[in-house]
Amino acid sequence: MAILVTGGAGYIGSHTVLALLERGEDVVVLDNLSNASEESLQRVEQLAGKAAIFYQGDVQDAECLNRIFDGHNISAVIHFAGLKAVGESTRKPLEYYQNNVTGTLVLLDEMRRAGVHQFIFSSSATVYGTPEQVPLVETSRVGGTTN
Ligand SMILES: O=c1ccn([C@@H]2O[C@H](COP(=O)(O)OP(=O)(O)O[C@H]3O[C@H](CO)[C@H](O)[C@H](O)[C@H]3O)[C@@H](O)[C@H]2O)c(=O)[nH]1
Repeated sequence: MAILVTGGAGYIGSHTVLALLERGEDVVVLDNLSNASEESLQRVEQLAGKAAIFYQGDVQDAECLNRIFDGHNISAVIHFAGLKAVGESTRKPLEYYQNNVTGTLVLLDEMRRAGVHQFIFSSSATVYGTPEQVPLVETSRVGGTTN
């Protein structure tokens, strides 16, 4: 069994991949490298002594997801692949909806097709606005932020 980490070459994703490899999981990464490079996964491999299987591709690409679910015994998906710059999202709202909403829907649809039902979605700390307390907890009041 393997865990699929979308956006696994990114900041939080690569740290998650390292933690998973260190606890002995098999990991498959799907990342379009729009905000990351394969170098982060090479560093993860050096630190963990074990590599994740890497696919360069997009979560909006159903065929690519299909290949991954058909080629690996995926038990769960951790979804980090998304655009997250709040300022840019207000300038390019359609691109952000397309990327983040459509990407997530395509991923969920392919998971359903493959019979994979375990899903962790990473939102963003920016939904809490300026924190009233740190560390933030899930029950912290949500608010807006513009940058
Ligand atoms: O359509 C996309 C968009 C992005 N990515 C990849 O997804 C990763 C996102 O990682 P970033 O380093 O850009 O973002 P962070 O790890 O900082 O994570 C932040 O953005 C995430 C979504 O991208 C979550 O919202 C997370 O909680 C938030 O802290 C990158 O490797 C990027 O290349 C894709 O594969 N497909």
